Amino acid sequence: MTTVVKGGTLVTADRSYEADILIEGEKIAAIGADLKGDKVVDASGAYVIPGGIDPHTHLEMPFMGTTTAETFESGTAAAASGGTTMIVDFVLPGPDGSLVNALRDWHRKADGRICIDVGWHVAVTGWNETIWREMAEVVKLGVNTFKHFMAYKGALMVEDDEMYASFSRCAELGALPLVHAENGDIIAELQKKFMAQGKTGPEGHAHSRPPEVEGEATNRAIMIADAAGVPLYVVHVSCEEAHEAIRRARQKGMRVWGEPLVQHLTLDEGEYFDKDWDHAARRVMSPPFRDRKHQDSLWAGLAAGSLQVVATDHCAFTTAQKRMGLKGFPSIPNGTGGLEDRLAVLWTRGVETGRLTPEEFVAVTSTNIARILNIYPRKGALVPGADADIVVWDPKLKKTIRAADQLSIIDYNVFEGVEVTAQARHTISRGTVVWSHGQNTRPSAGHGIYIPRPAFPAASKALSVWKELNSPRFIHRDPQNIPSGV
Ligand SMILES: NC(=O)NCCC(=O)O
Ligand SMILES: [Zn+2]
Ligand SMILES: [Zn+2]
Repeated sequence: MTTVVKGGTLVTADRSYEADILIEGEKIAAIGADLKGDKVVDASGAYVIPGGIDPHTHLEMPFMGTTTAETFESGTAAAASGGTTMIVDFVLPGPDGSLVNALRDWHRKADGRICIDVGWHVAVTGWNETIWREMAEVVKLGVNTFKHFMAYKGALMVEDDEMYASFSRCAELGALPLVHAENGDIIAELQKKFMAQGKTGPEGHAHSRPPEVEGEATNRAIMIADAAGVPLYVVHVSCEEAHEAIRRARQKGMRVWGEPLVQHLTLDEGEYFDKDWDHAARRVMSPPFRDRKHQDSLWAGLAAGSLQVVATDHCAFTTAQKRMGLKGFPSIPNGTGGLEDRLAVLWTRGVETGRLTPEEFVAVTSTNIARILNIYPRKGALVPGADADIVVWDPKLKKTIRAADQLSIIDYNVFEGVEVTAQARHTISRGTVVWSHGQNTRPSAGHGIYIPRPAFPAASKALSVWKELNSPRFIHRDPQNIPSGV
């Protein structure tokens, strides 16, 4: 059985051109003019892009005394309808602290239920010999990224020495450390201060996490990565202070990547000052939304290449769950949604405004992260041999985002009322059309598979060779030439 995606303009990270794509089974078999197949997917008047990859989701994740309401089934169905064909979800160790058991747990939740492909990042939330040993097992199981939280004091947060140890282990294993960069100690102090002053509303969340807190932690994480001799990926970069740290590190020749979220690019901190408690609490996430100055910085970083990936950090709680924080903002579960709307909102606010070219859009939604995560060109590319993860992207398909219409099971949408000018006409995942606009069908659970990602020692090796060449020199001195002490 073959399928031809016919009559569209292919857009990849490096060029746009007219061609058909022939799919055989799960793979792209050929790209060219006038291709024939058993079945035709109409792409006339549309762009044809590599399926979106969202490298930052939290589905069915226990967090802050509850569990994210978005399931692997609903979250991946929502993703497919929005043109995303792969997510990478965060695995958190449970009470036994085992990374390997946590990985098994995530497979148990996802296997047979996912509509599109998944990969995992595993969180390192402490440090001991078991974690050191299990990191190697996790890498063998196809995970090449480890996440470190510098915030959430008393829960997930790691100290600097633990981060240094884990980053060094990543360097040995050819894995990439990721960081949530916010100074957790200072946030905890500011939370206590505002609560003591009776400032308990959701806006306290934003006030207790100013940009300086993020900028400091980003600088610190970069310094620790440099000391450990490992590249670094900074998740949810929300402000100029963090972006500046990444820019500076890259100018110095360091391999540091930054990931803004579509929410931080488009939504304003003013949301937290809404008189409606539910409205504000639904938007509580870390780092918080910022003002226009920071948004401009993030857009500029994407265009200039100092930031590389746009994700969502989809960590979705219902309104009822958000109300766990009615007595004080520190108890509002942190997280928002966006998985379903990432491509449409980014296209509308990015490409339609001229801030991004269509090629840059493909780079930041798919190709760059496929390369960073070492799954390129299986994912993130339109080339023969790649997985046929393809989106027919219709630049004339408008809609107004409404929670009432979404596939996500959350009872609201932070983009409610936003008008988007483009959407997925068809989403193809490994050769199967899993979503077609206007056909009232739901992507089928069980289609998605786990995509293992091999370690990528090249970057660490390059760094260690360079570090060795430039290492501090220690001098051997003949004991006879050393003065004896007084
Ligand atoms: N971002 C957020 O508020 N929640 C998800 C967990 C995290 O990534 O920090
Ligand atoms: Zn985070
Ligand atoms: Zn997250």
